[in-house]
This record gives sequence, C-alpha cells and structure tokens, in this order.
Amino acid sequence: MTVLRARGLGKKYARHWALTGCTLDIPAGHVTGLVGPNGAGKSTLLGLAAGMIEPSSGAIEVCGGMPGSGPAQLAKVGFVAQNAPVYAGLTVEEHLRLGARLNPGWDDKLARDRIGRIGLDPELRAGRLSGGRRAQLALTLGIAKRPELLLLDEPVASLDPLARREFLQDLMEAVAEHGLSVVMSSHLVADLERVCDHLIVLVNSQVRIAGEVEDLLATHRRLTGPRRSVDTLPGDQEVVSVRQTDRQTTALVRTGAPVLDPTWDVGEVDLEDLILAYMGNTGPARPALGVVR
Ligand SMILES: Nc1ncnc2c1ncn2[C@@H]1O[C@H](COP(=O)(O)OP(=O)(O)OP(=O)(O)O)[C@@H](O)[C@H]1O
Repeated sequence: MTVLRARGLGKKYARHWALTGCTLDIPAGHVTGLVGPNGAGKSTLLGLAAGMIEPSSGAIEVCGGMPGSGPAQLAKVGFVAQNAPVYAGLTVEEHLRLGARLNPGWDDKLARDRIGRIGLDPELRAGRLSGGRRAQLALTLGIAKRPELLLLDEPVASLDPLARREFLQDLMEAVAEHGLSVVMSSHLVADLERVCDHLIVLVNSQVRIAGEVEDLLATHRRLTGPRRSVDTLPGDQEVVSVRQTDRQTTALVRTGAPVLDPTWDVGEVDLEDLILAYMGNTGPARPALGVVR
C-alpha cells in the first residue's frame, strides 16, 4: 500500500522552484528518511504532503486523499514542522485537552504517559519550555493523534542524545504496533541509520534517489584503484561520485552486477557514504533510478 504518491510534483516560490518533477511512491508501514542539503526542498515536500502549501505543478495524494482537503484527511496525517509549533500561551495540560478535542483518534493514555516520562510539568506554559522540551511536546501531540502518516521535519534536532534515542524508540514502537507510516527529514545520518528502512535524497529541488535502504546498499559499491578515468567503466556501472588523488581513484558506483575488473578493489558502502555521494552529485537527476516501492 502506498501512503504518499507524487507525480511530477513541483512548488514554485515567485520565480524559484523549491521542488520540481518529484515522482515518488512511499510505502505504508515504514519509516522513510528524507535527506538533502539545506534548501534542497525537504520542508517543501513535507508541507505539500501535509496540505500546508499547494503544488504549483503535478499531483500529490496522501493516504488516498488530497492533502488538506477536509477534516477526514487532516485526521489521517500528523505534521510536526521544523520549529516544533506549540501555543506559547497554553499550558502542557491545555495542549493535551486541545489535542483530545481536535483529533478523533486521540490516544490520551499515550500522551499522558509520554508527558510523564519526559517529566514535563502539565501546568507549565509552552512558551516557558526549553526548545528541546517544546519539541518533545509537539512530537507527543503528533504521535498521540494516532495519524496514519506522521510527517516530521527535523524532529530530533534540538533533543539531547538520550531524549533523541527514546523518541526514536517510541516512533519505532508506533510503527510496529499501529502500522504508523513516518516520513522524517533529518541531517543526522546515525539516527536515520537506526530507524529508516526507506530513503529519499533530495538535491537542488529534485529527487536524486529513492528506495529501500537494503536495496540501495546492495546496488552501490565503492571502487578503489590506481588513478585513472572513470569514463572507462562499463555502462552498467553508473558513477555517483568520484575522488582522485595523484595516485588513486575512488568511485562510488551504482551497479546491479558484480564488478569483474580485478584492478579495482571493490568495497561495500554504508548509508552515510551513499547519502554523501548523492548529496555531492549535482548532475541531472534520474528519478527512474529508484522510485520507492
Ligand atoms: N515561503 C517561502 N518563500 C520563498 N521561498 C521559499 C519559501 N520556503 C522555502 N523557500 C525556498 O525554497 C527552497 C527549498 O526550501 P526548503 O525549506 O524546502 O528546504 P529544506 O531542504 O527543508 O532546507 P533545510 O535543510 O535548510 O531546512 C529554498 O531555496 C528556500 O529558500
């Protein structure tokens, strides 16, 4: 089942395209990591999925409906924006009551358990919470809403390492127990490595690559050998990134077949290698390379 389907999706601000030609199918019941350099279009994609902004081109369908199309659609999608939006003048307790009133699927026990575990004083106004604790409150509201799809824009950036670990654990539990789908943007590769089984890399407003992490790692290799031009590589070995020293060439390639040339030392890549290679590759995007199944 697909939880987010985009076809040629684009968003233009004045004369600048923040996102172009985005074609994706994100599967339900998984955690999908959204990565890319600053300004790549990650928040724009999440905002389009949440219905906070409207597309300038193409189409997007989320949980079978049009983003922001009405109360039923809003109930299906949770969105925690980058600045962890909460109401500064309301207390933590008032946020929980508001959450219960506004969301048909509200899980009050989950919300209160989380607030207790984090140690948030229910009587404290959100405006007086630290940035990290404000983020914890916003994330709690997002999870307790029990959406089908939770969109998180750099959710853990302001959390301390322990809080980050616990939040990601909560997230994985919600995915396992309730079939929650999550799309989260983050610059923290170690966190993505822990929780994401799908990945989308956005660069220069375009999807550079997308797919199941396992598949992506299985189809990329690092080649190291004496300095030479990578133009001589066979056509089925697509060069994603290349680094040259006076004596050595190191290339990260995408290939479905084993590399047979014995002059290359062939190594596996990890998620960080893969992300950095695609982030540094500003050539033409090839969305057909790997659309998320
Ligand atoms: N409301 C807006 N008005 C005009 N331009 C915008 C607006 N929002 C985003 N942009 C531009 O669109 C592009 C993509 O921005 P976006 O916030 O989606 O990137 P991002 O990948 O989330 O970046 P970051 O990692 O820094 O959060 C940027 O060039 C940004 O300046």
